[in-house]
Amino acid sequence: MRLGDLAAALDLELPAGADPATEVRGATHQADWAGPGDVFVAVRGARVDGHGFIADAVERGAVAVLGEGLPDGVTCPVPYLRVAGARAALADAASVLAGHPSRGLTVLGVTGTDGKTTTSALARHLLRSAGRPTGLLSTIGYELPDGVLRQPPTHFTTPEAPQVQQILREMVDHAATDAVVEASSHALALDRVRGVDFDVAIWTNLTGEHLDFHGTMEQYFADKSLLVQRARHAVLNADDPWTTQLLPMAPSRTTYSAEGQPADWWAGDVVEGPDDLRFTVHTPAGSAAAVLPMIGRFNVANALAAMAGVHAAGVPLAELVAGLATFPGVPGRMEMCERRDGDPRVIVDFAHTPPSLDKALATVRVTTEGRLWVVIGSAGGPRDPSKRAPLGEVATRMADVAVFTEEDHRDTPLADILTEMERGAREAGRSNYVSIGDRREAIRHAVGQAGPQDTVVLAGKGPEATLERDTETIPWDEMGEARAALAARREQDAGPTA
Ligand SMILES: CC(=O)N[C@H]1[C@@H](OP(=O)(O)OP(=O)(O)OC[C@H]2O[C@@H](n3ccc(=O)[nH]c3=O)[C@H](O)[C@@H]2O)O[C@H](CO)[C@@H](O)[C@@H]1O[C@H](C)C(=O)N[C@@H](C)C(=O)N[C@H](CCC(=O)O)C(=O)O
Ligand SMILES: Nc1ncnc2c1ncn2[C@@H]1O[C@H](COP(=O)(O)OP(=O)(O)OP(=O)(O)O)[C@@H](O)[C@H]1O
Repeated sequence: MRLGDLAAALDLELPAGADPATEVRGATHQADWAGPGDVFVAVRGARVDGHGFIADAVERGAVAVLGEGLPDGVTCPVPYLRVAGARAALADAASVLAGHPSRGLTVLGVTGTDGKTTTSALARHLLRSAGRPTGLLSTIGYELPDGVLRQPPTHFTTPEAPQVQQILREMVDHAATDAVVEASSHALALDRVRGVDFDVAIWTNLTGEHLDFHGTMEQYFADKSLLVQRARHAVLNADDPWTTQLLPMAPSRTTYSAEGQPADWWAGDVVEGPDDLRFTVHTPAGSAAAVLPMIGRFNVANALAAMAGVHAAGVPLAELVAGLATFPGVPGRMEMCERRDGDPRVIVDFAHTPPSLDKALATVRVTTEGRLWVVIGSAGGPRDPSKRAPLGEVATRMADVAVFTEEDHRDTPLADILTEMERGAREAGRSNYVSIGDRREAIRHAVGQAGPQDTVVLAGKGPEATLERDTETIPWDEMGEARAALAARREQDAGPTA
């Protein structure tokens, strides 16, 4: 595309002397990703001002810069186009340069504090089961209609706008008709999904998280509610108190409830089995018996959300119910480790907020005959410190024994995090915990001590492939650790053989 055409599409004036015929290839916010023909968008971030990297971007081939105004003393050797908001301009330019791929797709966006990844994976599976070539952009990576999981260059739930647009472009180029996009609150606040034409917004729930970034619950809600405001149709959770405020914002809506609230889509006769969930789904289009091969009662809500969203995209109820029964699950979300006779049940789960841990342990308790154990830590570094004590409280209230351990403590002293978690437990009057800093040892301790009727939940890491310990990042495989701990337990039980 020519620079003059890009400027016109963004409603910007080219500065004097700029050549409108300059070929533009792409847009980037990150100077060291710039290549020949790119437009560099200089974002004033929370840490640094992108204007400081103009020289770097130009040296790599950037042909123009967009920004909110050149700071004193900074020069720009290529045309500088002034914009009102740099992140908005980044998203708009990225969408224009990618040819507005979302307009060629039915796009379902999923937001909420918990359940986004599971609901996104469910929606993608239901669409594909109905024969619709579907792409996915989610915390676990992205998929084209071939279903192969790919990783964008940086690990985000929702990457920055240029990556979002390029991934949607790739989906269109691979004949996708539908896309499911997980939209984090950071993405909505920082305009990463501006320029995505959402057909359906799915709302899971809202509880306190990321307040270090959003400041207040009200701001967190306001940021997340942007998805509902922007989509043509919203699927809202009648069990979530915030939905009352969302209803008037949605141009058109479907509500759902897994907890008996009045709603368009609701679940009755819920039975939690040791390996699946069974319920009757009631909808304005009729009722049907549903089986979801997952545990965790909250997955009934995720299933309803996904079904109602995919139904809004045109898939009939019978196909949804058929698709649900073949859902393969999501790695690291209520994922059960294979077990042999005499082994405790070991579950790897990603719950890392106090409310999601509360719900995860409550639901696992229903199918646990013996004691319930949980191994849990809390992240350090830039992550929200206010959840550490509540996590300690929830873990010791909901489990019979809690093992506090490391979870990506980064440059925060691990002892400080563990002390906070212990404080949360102690202040609630409980002492059913032990702290074991090394995560592998903590897992071996819980799995080794648990009886065959017990369940051990390894919470917080889910499918993450690394563990950030001080300045070190070590490879990590929580399910592999679970298997190894069970193997060590069997060996111990077998005793010396010679
Ligand atoms: C809190 C947050 O989301 N911050 C994002 C924000 O950072 P920032 O405002 O501090 O940016 P900055 O570092 O000051 O940089 C300003 C500009 O200079 C550019 N720059 C900077 C340095 C350099 O060498 N060259 C360069 O060009 C940057 O690309 C940026 O455009 O803008 C940056 C890029 O524009 C993002 O990389 C950064 O994500 C950080 C790394 C991050 O960790 N984000 C996480 C919390 C996040 O987004 N998480 C959500 C999921 C959350 C959840 O639900 O769990 C997600 O969607 O993944
Ligand atoms: N609807 C729900 N309500 C509460 N907790 C849930 C719900 N769905 C899943 N969870 C819990 O939250 C954990 C994370 O689930 P999931 O990855 O689907 O959510 P997410 O919103 O994508 O989280 P993240 O953004 O941190 O990846 C699960 O392992 C489970 O314990």
